[in-house]
Amino acid sequence: MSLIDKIFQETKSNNKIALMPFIMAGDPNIEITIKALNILDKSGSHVIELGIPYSDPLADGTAIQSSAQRALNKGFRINHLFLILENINLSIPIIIFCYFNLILHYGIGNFIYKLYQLNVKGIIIPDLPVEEADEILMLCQQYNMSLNLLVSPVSTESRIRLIVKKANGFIYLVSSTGVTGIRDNFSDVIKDKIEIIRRYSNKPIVIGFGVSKPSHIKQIKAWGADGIIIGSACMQQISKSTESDGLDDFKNFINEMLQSI
Ligand SMILES: O=P(O)(O)OC[C@@H](O)[C@@H](O)c1c[nH]c2ccccc12
Repeated sequence: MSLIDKIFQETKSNNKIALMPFIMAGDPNIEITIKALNILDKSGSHVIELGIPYSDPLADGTAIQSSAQRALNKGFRINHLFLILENINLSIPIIIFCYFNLILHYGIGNFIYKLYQLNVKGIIIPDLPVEEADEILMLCQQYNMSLNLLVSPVSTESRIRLIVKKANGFIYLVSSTGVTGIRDNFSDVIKDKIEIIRRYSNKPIVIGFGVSKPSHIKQIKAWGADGIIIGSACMQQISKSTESDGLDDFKNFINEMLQSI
């Protein structure tokens, strides 16, 4: 059983849902990213989703898009991600979030091997269609990493069956159609999608897109999900920080979310 599966098993047995914050590497700079990662590691969060800034993030809303652009404007490149990973020593696992083009440009095999060397436990590639996932899946399995595939609110039952059978990690169930970004509430269709996924797989189900407050976490937990990903709201808290403060707004936000899991 993988480290991340053990985490889901433990949170479930404690009647909790795993908190999986997303932060964008390099926004506003590498030092703040490392500080934020160490805060998350000590906070009681369960898994970190670390995003690589990309210039054409088709599935990102304004908060995540501008976060990526700030990092790129500072000259952030994929080697800076490796520098960050070389300079942290966390007790909780990191999943790398990356658009497919960046991986293709670096070289699929080289990229997965580099992440393995840096103790990364999995990847999420939002624009990787399940039909093109075989090569990456084989490499992830070779290096004991999870390839976590996405299911959308409009995925048909047959497509969900295909996706959940192929994924070797958790299933990322996107809460809403459209792009990332804070939502006021979520459609009950997500509850139906969870039930469909459960018909074909017992893999953990993680929900993201729009999560930003305790009531969201309570609702998603009641639906039976295993984890929640929070991205835009995290980056909003980090972007409020200054060089001097200890990312207090971010720390307090994470602690508030942890109270609800
Ligand atoms: O930002 P939100 O609404 O909290 O959603 C998480 C999201 O940021 C993160 O998982 C992510 C960032 N970019 C994406 C693109 C597609 C799917 C997911 C993502």
